[in-house]
Amino acid sequence: MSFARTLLQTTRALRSNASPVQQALNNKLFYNATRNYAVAFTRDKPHVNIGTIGHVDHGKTTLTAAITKRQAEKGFANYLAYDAIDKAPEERKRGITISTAHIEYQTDNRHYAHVDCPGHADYIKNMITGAASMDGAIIVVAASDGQMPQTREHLLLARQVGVKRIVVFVNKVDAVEDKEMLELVEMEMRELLSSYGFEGDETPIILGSALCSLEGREPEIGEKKVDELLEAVDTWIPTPERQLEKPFLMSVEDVFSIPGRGTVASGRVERGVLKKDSEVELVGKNNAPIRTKVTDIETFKKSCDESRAGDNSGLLLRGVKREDVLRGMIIAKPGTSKAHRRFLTSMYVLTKEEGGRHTGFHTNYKPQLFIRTADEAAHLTWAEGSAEEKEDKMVMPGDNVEMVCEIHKPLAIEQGQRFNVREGGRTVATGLITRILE
Ligand SMILES: Nc1nc2c(ncn2[C@@H]2O[C@H](COP(=O)(O)OP(=O)(O)OP(=O)(O)O)[C@@H](O)[C@H]2O)c(=O)[nH]1
Ligand SMILES: [Mg+2]
Repeated sequence: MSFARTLLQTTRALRSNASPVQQALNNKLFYNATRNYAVAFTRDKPHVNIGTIGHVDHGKTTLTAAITKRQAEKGFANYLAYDAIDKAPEERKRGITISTAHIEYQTDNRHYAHVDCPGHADYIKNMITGAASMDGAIIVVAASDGQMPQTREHLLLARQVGVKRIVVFVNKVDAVEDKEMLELVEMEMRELLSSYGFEGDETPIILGSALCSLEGREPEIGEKKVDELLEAVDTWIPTPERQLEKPFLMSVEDVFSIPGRGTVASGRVERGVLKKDSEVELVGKNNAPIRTKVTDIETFKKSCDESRAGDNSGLLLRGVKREDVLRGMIIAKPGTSKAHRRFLTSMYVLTKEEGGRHTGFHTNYKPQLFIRTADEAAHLTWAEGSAEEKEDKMVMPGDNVEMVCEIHKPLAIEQGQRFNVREGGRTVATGLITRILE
């Protein structure tokens, strides 16, 4: 069995507690996938990472399924039914998306990896790492509801993780009689985008119905709108410039072992190019980096000789035990990255309306810090000798503050990097590392 296939199946088995029947179905799906869509990963088109974001139940998964269906008709994707995207049994029972699904399709111009992000507030933790690998996003907003709290929270998070441009899909227009209502939703979305620093006036907004497209009904609001959406995505979201010249760095998102072969770490390559059989270091979570060699590379379900910035790759690590590799570590060219525990940060504290805290907090605040794929216990204090320290200032929602952050275990972090601060299941602040202290 090929490395690629084993990797895929192992991931599946690990991710879901699927019944044997479901697993067989999954395997069949994969089999069909490889047979029909022989466009396995090639570098003949620019690659872009996107995803669907937005409030719970607004139709992100339905739209994702509709896109794959439409592109499959053009030979550019495998059709993934709604159920195949929302596939873990746990999710089915609850009817909400838990883990983010990675989906692949093409247009005439580009190759896309698409993450269907969960919408429910409890699962934003997953979205943070999902959104971290997005170059652009499709925000789905149901015409029947208009913008909702998670529409706003996801927009803010998208901005924070570096998404520069967004396309809006106003969904469920089939369920809305009143045309003025549609205009209102569009207008409000433009305002909201602008208020979060996106180009609200120029952003393409497509009004349609994902369900109609998926069910092959009312093409005027169905598949035609999905085509328009993809055109907008193709033109509005720029092809990112990959940092190919810089030393290799990938943040570990997932770890698993392949019996008889070893440990695989997967994630999105942030920068650089890695050739098979290169030496790398695992940095973070530990005091000393772990040196190893990458003996096989898989990108988009296909074994290949190199992995480069922007790719979602699985790296087979020689002689490393599975339990030694942790999510949140980074894999980098030896000697190019160091783990740190203390830094100075500039932070924005979210307001109640943005889903943040209702009350302020004092120095010695202990939330959870999310950076790249890592989450780590953090300790926030005023800088020693600062005016805020002297007056024991209280930080209020809506404040911009400069604080010292100490994390429980060291992580490979750099000046200029962004992170999120969360507490009790909600994002309470976003920040920027301004100086490494230790
Ligand atoms: N009328 C109508 N219903 C739709 C449309 N698109 C989706 N729906 C329905 O809306 C419900 C939610 O759709 P999903 O695609 O699961 O929404 P989601 O945003 O992925 O939801 P979460 O992942 O739980 O956040 C389902 O019952 C869909 O059938 C549409 O265009 N029109
Ligand atoms: Mg969903």
